[in-house]
Amino acid sequence: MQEHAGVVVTPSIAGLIERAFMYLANGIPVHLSGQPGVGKTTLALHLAHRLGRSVHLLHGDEVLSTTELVGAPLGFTRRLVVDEFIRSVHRREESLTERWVANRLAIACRSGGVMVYDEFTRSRPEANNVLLPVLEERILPLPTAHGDVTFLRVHPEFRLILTSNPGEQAGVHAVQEALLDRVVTLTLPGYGLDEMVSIAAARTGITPDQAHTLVETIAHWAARPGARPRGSLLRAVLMAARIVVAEGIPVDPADARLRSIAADLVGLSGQTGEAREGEMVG
Ligand SMILES: Nc1ncnc2c1ncn2[C@@H]1O[C@H](COP(=O)(O)OP(=O)(O)OP(=O)(O)O)[C@@H](O)[C@H]1O
Repeated sequence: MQEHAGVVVTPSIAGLIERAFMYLANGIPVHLSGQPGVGKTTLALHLAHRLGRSVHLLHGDEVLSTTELVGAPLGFTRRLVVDEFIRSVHRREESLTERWVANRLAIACRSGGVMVYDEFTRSRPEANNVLLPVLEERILPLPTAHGDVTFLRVHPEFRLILTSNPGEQAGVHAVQEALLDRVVTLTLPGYGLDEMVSIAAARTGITPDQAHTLVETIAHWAARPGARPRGSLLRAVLMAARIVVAEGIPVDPADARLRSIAADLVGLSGQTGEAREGEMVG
């Protein structure tokens, strides 16, 4: 498995990353979809940096508006020129220029940057509608103070990477079909146990053997009745790895502290000590 600046390219994602890069390099927007913790944001940023342009990261949010995506008129700047160079002649010129505060989408569209719009389905669909003309006609509508609209021509190097969690998650809006139609959706499969071992060893400094034991311990606790269902165990594994390194906790499935940490990380901290007694990784 290859590692690029902290990102481990595991077998289950290697092909998907190359295809995503190919689409983006050819101007086709990519949408990375998948359960929480499967690496969507990490891979979106990895792809964005690989494109070698400026990266603009935005997080979807229920209260995000088109204005926060695009920008808004800020008012007018008045410029007055009084020319009294010749005593007998007075020339006075006044001009008004509309000032505009550009937000991330407008900046990325203008400069040809890569916009990573993380968890874009957390924003209301009407806020995201502005993406349609950007992707289809390559123009960004900009409202003016008078209520009319001007347009910004989208830079040919502008690229868009979206990420989203599945629709059944709380706080997630349905994706507009029109938007889905204009992007390539790639679903991240989630890491297998061996892949989590490689990522944990590369990211936290524990040995592959320790990472293996840790992954098995967390997976064991996650399979117990009452454990909170999660998309991926990777975050729990990475947190456990950081704690055992920092606190010098032995990576031994029989170690009481390790077992308590594993139980906490899968939502079983409510279990009594007696209930946990005698439980070993089997
Ligand atoms: N391929 C990888 N290499 C290294 N670290 C990774 C990799 N994939 C995921 N991670 C790490 O796993 C954790 C979860 O990844 P990430 O935040 O990208 O997931 P996500 O799918 O965006 O999750 P969510 O939907 O909850 O936002 C992060 O700490 C991230 O750094």
